[in-house]
Amino acid sequence: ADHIRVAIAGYGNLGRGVEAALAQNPDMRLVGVFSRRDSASVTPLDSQVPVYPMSEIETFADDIDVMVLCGGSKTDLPEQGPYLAQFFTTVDSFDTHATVNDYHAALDTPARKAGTVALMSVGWDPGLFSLNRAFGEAVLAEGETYSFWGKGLSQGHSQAVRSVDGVKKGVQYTLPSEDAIARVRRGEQPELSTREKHVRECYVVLEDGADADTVRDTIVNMPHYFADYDTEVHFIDDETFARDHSAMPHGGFVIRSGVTGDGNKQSIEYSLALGSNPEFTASALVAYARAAYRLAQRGESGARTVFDVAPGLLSPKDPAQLRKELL
Ligand SMILES: NC(=O)C1=CN([C@@H]2O[C@H](COP(=O)(O)OP(=O)(O)OC[C@H]3O[C@@H](n4cnc5c(N)ncnc54)[C@H](OP(=O)(O)O)[C@@H]3O)[C@@H](O)[C@H]2O)C=CC1
Ligand SMILES: N[C@@H](C[C@H]1CC(C(=O)O)=NO1)C(=O)O
Repeated sequence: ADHIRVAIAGYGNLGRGVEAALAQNPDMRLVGVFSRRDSASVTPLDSQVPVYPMSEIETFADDIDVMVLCGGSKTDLPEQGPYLAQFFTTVDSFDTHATVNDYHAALDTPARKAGTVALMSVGWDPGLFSLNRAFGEAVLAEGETYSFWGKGLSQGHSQAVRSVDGVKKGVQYTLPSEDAIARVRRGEQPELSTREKHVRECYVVLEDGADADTVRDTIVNMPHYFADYDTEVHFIDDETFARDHSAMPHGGFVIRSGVTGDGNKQSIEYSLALGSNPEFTASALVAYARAAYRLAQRGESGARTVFDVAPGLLSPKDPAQLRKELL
């Protein structure tokens, strides 16, 4: 085919972002959107894009080159990832740090068996930040690595808030400690606990009849997402939510602070400033969808991460064109 045929599994913030990102990449084409909800209630940006029930997805195995999984990491991907790897080469943004190796194993078996590539944990963190942490530690062997996010809206933590019984709408903002950032930028290489680096603020609209104290306790004690942080939960009404919490900016940076030779201080900093967290993440998913397609075309199969993907595979440019950008 003269285009890479892409489909979206799960149409939320990320799914919408992938649709927009595909429109910016002429070598790729959106075949359709798959959703667990009633197709009539799912409205793509482009009304011509077909929406299919998730229950029919297997029948499209020969019509789709890459399936981009846009479900939530907490509850959707652990089930959808291994299931869909049986039928498609997939890319996802799985971001539950504590279970990353379990998920890798759960993808690898079905992908190897089916001869598909399952490229996991693509985005910015995990994803581009992961690469920059790895580069930093490989190049500056002696030093410390720091990741800071925000102030901004975490999709993963917001989706985790939305997964709590009694929550009708929810978002989570991550706030970095300015003091911690200053100490790191001064090259102090401080020891910082998870709790010393960020605080988390949630804004929730409750379902009618839900108990606020129960919802707050469930959120602040949630393993992997909130238990290791100081977290505030604010309860607001629908109109406040719509007025103040519709944008999804975010950003952050990775710093590798080290020394070389006889004590020369060295510092690497990679930073992102995101007007839309989901649209940026979706743009990374689409670039890596191109790479996953190429890996599958080469006959590779099994689970992969961004560490396994040569950067050139991401580019729509041919290798000779790309080489001109070496310097
Ligand atoms: N690696 C990274 O850097 C990043 C990773 N992420 C990950 O992406 C995941 C998805 O984020 P995001 O797209 O914001 O999550 P959403 O909550 O918007 O969507 C998750 C799923 O929920 C369903 N859904 C969407 N809207 C509705 C609705 N109105 N009512 C009921 N169900 C709905 C969709 O599935 P269906 O259509 O089948 O109903 C969708 O796939 C996050 O959990 C996070 O883990 C996000 C950003 C960065
Ligand atoms: N995976 C994150 C992307 C970044 C944002 C983040 C945080 O604010 O805790 N951690 O990683 C997301 O879902 O937005």
